[in-house]
Amino acid sequence: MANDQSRTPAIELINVTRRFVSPTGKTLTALKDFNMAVERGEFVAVVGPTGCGKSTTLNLVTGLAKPSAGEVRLMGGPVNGIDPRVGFAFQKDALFPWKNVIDNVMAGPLFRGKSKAQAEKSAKDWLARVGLSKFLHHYPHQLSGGMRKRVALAQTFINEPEILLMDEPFSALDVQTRTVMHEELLKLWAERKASVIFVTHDLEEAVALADKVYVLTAGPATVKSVYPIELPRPRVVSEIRYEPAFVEYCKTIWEDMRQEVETSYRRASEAA
Ligand SMILES: Nc1ncnc2c1ncn2[C@@H]1O[C@H](COP(=O)(O)OP(=O)(O)OP(=O)(O)O)[C@@H](O)[C@H]1O
Repeated sequence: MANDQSRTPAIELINVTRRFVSPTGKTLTALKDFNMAVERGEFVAVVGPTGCGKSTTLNLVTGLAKPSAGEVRLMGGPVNGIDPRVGFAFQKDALFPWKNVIDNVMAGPLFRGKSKAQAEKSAKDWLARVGLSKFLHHYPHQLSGGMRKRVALAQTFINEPEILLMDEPFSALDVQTRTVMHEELLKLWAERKASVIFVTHDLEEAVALADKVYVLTAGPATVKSVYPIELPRPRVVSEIRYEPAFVEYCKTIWEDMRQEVETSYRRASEAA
């Protein structure tokens, strides 16, 4: 029988519900009947109002959290704790402050059993790709925010993740540096074609990067709509935002999202 394992989606959330119990015993439903499928090599962005459940979705895929109901699958199999095929990039980078740049990037391969020589060669290669060959011996506190993000990208990509989970990785950066990092990310992604979930508040960022944009409802999060983004690749992020098709996608998706954002603000002000 033909093995169609490679045709199963990289990531699947099937009718997932996730509840939390507060210290006072109240139950909060963060995700409800949530369905998502990320195909192999696909770049999916997830947008939705603040607090709706975006990070909770990622936590379920990491295996750090378990669904209260439903199923999460990676590469056709159940999620079983931390998976070495999964890489992460979060708003707060995970650089070790006491290690210099090259040691930070070598840490992953060394942990995975590579020899020091292999890890060093590979780290130099990845640091060259992100333009940091001259900064191998700098410490994180000696770098700008954008440079730290580049180290963090090298640190993630060196492990060649098949699945990449990103939670607002560039939100702390200034606009110009963010655009540069978007280009950098798309370049690295195009080489390896990991399957990506990229969570963001920023609709323009989502449209510029993704193959599909998922819009979530104000909590409990369900999938409100899914928009395929058919802008050609490779994309030049600094220029794409002036293209009529890009503007049209942003307008259409914002109309859809606006309602959810307003619901979320209304609830927050009622609760205040
Ligand atoms: N460990 C937890 N215990 C209790 N409630 C939680 C826990 N984690 C998340 N929540 C609640 O679940 C809901 C969804 O949170 P989540 O962080 O997933 O939202 P988000 O969309 O990522 O938020 P933001 O856009 O602000 O980053 C929120 O109401 C949050 O307070």
